[in-house]
Amino acid sequence: MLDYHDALATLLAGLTPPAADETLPLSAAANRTLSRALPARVDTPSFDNSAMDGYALCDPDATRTAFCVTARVAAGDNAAGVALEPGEAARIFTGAPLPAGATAVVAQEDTRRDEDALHLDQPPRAGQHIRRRAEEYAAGGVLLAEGARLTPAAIALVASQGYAALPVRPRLAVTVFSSGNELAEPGAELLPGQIYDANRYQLIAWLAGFDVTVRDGGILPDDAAHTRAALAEASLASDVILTSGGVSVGEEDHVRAALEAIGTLTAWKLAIKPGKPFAWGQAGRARVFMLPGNPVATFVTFFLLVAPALRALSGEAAAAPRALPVRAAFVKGKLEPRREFLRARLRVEDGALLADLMAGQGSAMLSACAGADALVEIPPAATVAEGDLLNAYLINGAFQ
Ligand SMILES: Nc1nc2c(c(=O)[nH]1)N[C@H]1C(S)=C(S)[C@@H](COP(=O)(O)OP(=O)(O)OC[C@H]3O[C@@H](n4cnc5c(N)ncnc54)[C@H](O)[C@@H]3O)O[C@H]1N2
Ligand code: MOO
Repeated sequence: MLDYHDALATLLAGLTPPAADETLPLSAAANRTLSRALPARVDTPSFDNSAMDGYALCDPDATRTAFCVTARVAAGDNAAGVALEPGEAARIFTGAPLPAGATAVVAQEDTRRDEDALHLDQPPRAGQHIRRRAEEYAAGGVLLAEGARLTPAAIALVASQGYAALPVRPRLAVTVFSSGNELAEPGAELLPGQIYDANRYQLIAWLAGFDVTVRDGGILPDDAAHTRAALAEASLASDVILTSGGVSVGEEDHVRAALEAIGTLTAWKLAIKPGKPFAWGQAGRARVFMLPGNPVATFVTFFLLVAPALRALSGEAAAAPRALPVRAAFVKGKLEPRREFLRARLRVEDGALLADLMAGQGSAMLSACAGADALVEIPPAATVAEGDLLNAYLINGAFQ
């Protein structure tokens, strides 16, 4: 069985985004990934300007407390014709260009004004409240690297540089199937032996956090020919196919065999708990990820493997999940040969993050999963004492 970290590295190394790219207007590019690096077009700030509403002062020796107001500059004004001599001040506003000769800006609440006379309690510090041209970054450098995801902050950054359209990776088409004769649609009446399909809706909900087109493939019955045909059909129209269930060792587990019949099975079985029977491969151009049926195993393997794979296929440079160090607020004596990802709630105490385990760690127990802040990673065959440092991966939007 593969270790999780080796499996993730192998998986990501084998994934490259589709070569095509497209150009989208800024307003449609959120959450996409840049298909090439963007250079900074202009110095930022692009001119010296005021960080405060107040007065620009000319005081080369930083000794004066009395000034004469001789000019006014607002944001959007051209200050080219304005110059200050020692002892002169200009009324100025946040973002307004600094007049020639200004050595400092003072906030208006730190001044007293009487007609054109301006008084300060103490001389200004040279350079205070001035945002200098290019102090943040200069034109010509890399603004955003290839593979950067277009978060709201990244969109603001490129907009601030005047980019109106961006080169991005194409949107992936993802088809989602559930598998199993026991599954019924939520809303329907349950027959004896049936359970509601939780995983397809879980996966569709996960995918809402990615900029992908979702195709709902429905529920596959436990039937080899049907499963093969459905996967083959989906592979014609999908970049990614996700299935859950039917990937273990029972004779009603048909999904893995179906992939072997129509494509390639690359890997099967990871030394993780939950999630052991996870498998991946390829059918035509579609990458296929087969998630275990137990709903928490589906959750954990989506988070740990499929989400990074989707990021990599979307061209994102930083695809692997990032862990935070937390202190165990629990003990664990039982040795588990597989790497475990336990559902935990986090709290802050004395400046440290502490992890409390949720009650109900079974891989079918969704309630603990839905209430958790993090997956806490327990290395293979490890015991845990209170206070031990562990890796935690934030889930469910925790701490946001
Ligand atoms: N003899 C063995 N049996 C099992 C093994 C094993 O190694 N040897 N592994 C166990 C582990 S671990 C897991 S995880 C499960 C995964 O099996 P499958 O991926 O084949 O999933 P199923 O057998 O189809 O279902 C498992 C479980 O999950 C329920 N399920 C399935 N799909 C859904 C869904 N869409 N929504 C809600 N619940 C779902 C299903 O009813 C079963 O209870 O195998 C163990 N067995
Ligand atoms: O590995 Mo399974 O996912 O524990 O139930």
